[in-house]
Amino acid sequence: MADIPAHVLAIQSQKNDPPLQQIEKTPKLPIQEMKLIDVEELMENKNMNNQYIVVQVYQIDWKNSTQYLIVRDFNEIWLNLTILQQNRLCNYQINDWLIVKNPKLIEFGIFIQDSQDVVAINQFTYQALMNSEIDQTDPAQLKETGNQYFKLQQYRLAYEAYSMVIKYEHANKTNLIQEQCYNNRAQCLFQLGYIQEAVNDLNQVLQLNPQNEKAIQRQALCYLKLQNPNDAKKLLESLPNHKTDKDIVFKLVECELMIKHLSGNFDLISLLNQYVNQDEFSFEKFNNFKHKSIERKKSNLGGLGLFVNQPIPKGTLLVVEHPMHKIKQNQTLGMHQRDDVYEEIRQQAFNNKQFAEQLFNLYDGTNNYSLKHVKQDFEYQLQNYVVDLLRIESIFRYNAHAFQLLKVFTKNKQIKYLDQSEGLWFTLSQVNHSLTPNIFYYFLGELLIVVSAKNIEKDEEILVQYHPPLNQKEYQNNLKSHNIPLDQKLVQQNQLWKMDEQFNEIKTIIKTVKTSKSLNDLTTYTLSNPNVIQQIKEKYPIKYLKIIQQVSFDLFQVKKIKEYLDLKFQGLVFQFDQYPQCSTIQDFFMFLTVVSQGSDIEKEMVNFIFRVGILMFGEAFLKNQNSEDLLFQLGFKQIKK
Ligand SMILES: C[S@@+](CC[C@H](N)C(=O)[O-])C[C@H]1O[C@@H](n2cnc3c(N)ncnc32)[C@H](O)[C@@H]1O
Repeated sequence: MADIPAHVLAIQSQKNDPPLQQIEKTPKLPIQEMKLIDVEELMENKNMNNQYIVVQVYQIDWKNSTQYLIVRDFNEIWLNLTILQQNRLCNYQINDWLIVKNPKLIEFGIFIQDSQDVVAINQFTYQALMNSEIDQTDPAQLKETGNQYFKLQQYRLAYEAYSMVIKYEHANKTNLIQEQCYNNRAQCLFQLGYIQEAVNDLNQVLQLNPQNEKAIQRQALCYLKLQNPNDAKKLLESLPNHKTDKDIVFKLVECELMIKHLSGNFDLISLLNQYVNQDEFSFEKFNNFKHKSIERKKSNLGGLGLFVNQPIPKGTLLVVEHPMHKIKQNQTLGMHQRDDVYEEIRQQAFNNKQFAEQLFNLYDGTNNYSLKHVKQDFEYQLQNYVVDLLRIESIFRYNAHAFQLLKVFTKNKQIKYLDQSEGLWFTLSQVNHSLTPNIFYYFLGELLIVVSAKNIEKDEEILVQYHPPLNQKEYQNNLKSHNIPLDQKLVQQNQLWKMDEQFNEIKTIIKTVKTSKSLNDLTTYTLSNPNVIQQIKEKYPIKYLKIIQQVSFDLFQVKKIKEYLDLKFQGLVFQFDQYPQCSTIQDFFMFLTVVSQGSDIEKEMVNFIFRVGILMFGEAFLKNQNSEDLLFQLGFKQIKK
């Protein structure tokens, strides 16, 4: 507190709203209009309209569901600042400086009705605002100030400084450093997340100097951020060194990948992005979704199954579904201790008719029922309170899916792990098994996503793979436990079991990946090519280097994994080269999704593969190698006709 003056600062009203006010909390405070008022003056001045005071948050408290900020002013005078926002958390933190507009003095402090009247600033900003030594009529000095702020990552203040230069030069009709200041200001805007505004500033630069390469590159980055890879690509290709400069090459690759991704009709990436960028992702946000073509009918396999009544292209999102029931965290997963689970389901059935209806629609181990009977049966059971636990147990046994429960990514990259769990997903439970399925599914937390893995014909049955056939015995036992006959075509693996031996190494990798909590645990495999490591070192932050060195996905291994998975899953998800709907990144996502299915390292893997992919593709560009070949080797889709 030592260098804070013993005043309360009041700032008179501003004539114009600051341009960035809606998005950034920091208001534009015209330094020249600041007026220092001491406490006495403030206390006497009852009419505080259109004035501001500046205070610091000392403590945050709750009283009668109203949040109070205990603040102090510069004289260490305590004030209760009442924010009349019932049951609402405000964003301020201890030690934040607040600028309070229109404060109303009351006995115990300041009373604020509208939280819009409070703006938080940090101490640095405050001090900078207090610093009036800058000569505002010296553009060079202002620009230098901007540069200093930029270095300190105080983009907001840097923005202000560059703006002053621009304003000054406009007023004086000079153009000495305007081009640079627009360019630098664009960078501030970019950092502050005002991408379109940055594009506008860069347009100013390019009007002044169409050859400004820095501006061209920056604008391309903006377009990439705005998910406009075509314009980004055009700009980058206009640069004279776009075939030799590594940075530009990599950016061009990113454009290409994004163009491919955006042309796909299933947007898995943004779905994933949605959930990694949230503060705390809530799966609740998604509504259940079921493709309109899906209907339930009698299946040739026995019992009922799901069918589509129109042709469905590969990559179509078919189902997004919350579990109708899931095992609670404290409930054990052991086969013999599930009575409480079944009892809970029974209670839920008595209490919730819709749930009961769904439940009794599920296969219960007896294949000889009709939906009509089921309906009568469940109504009878509910009415007479005779829903027997054995039946529920059976329903659960034949229909439950295991999933790795709820990983929550927070903004600061923390991952909260919870346990593995099981649950019932209504739609998926109606799908029969095949070794050559036409859909695949995965979980985002407990949210089930089902996507078509092939083009599905009209009236074709939807089939899913219940168990990955990694081991013949296990696979067959699993089918047996599901009452699935082993002699039908749909479940036979033929001679492919022989491939097992050959791919032992890959199996170990997959297993390691699956059981590791983080990529840092994966120390067994290292990248063999020192040149690649060097390239990565130059190009990417330590984080990636660590990952890359510790996991085994060099070219060779990716290729082998792809080969292996193609065979083992009979091309279900991994025939990258036959995936017309999906762009290369999506193919990789699918690859990752299964290899690390539901595991906590999914996101890291995504980053990792994406980066390595770009890097290697870029390398090929530089060496004038056939990049399409390389992509194919990497497991990306082969683009050749
Ligand atoms: C989750 S249910 C699937 C829907 C079920 N067919 C129904 O009528 O509601 C699982 C049961 O379906 C039957 N099933 C699934 N796939 C099968 C297949 N390929 N051949 C024969 N029966 C199958 C088995 O009885 C299995 O236990």
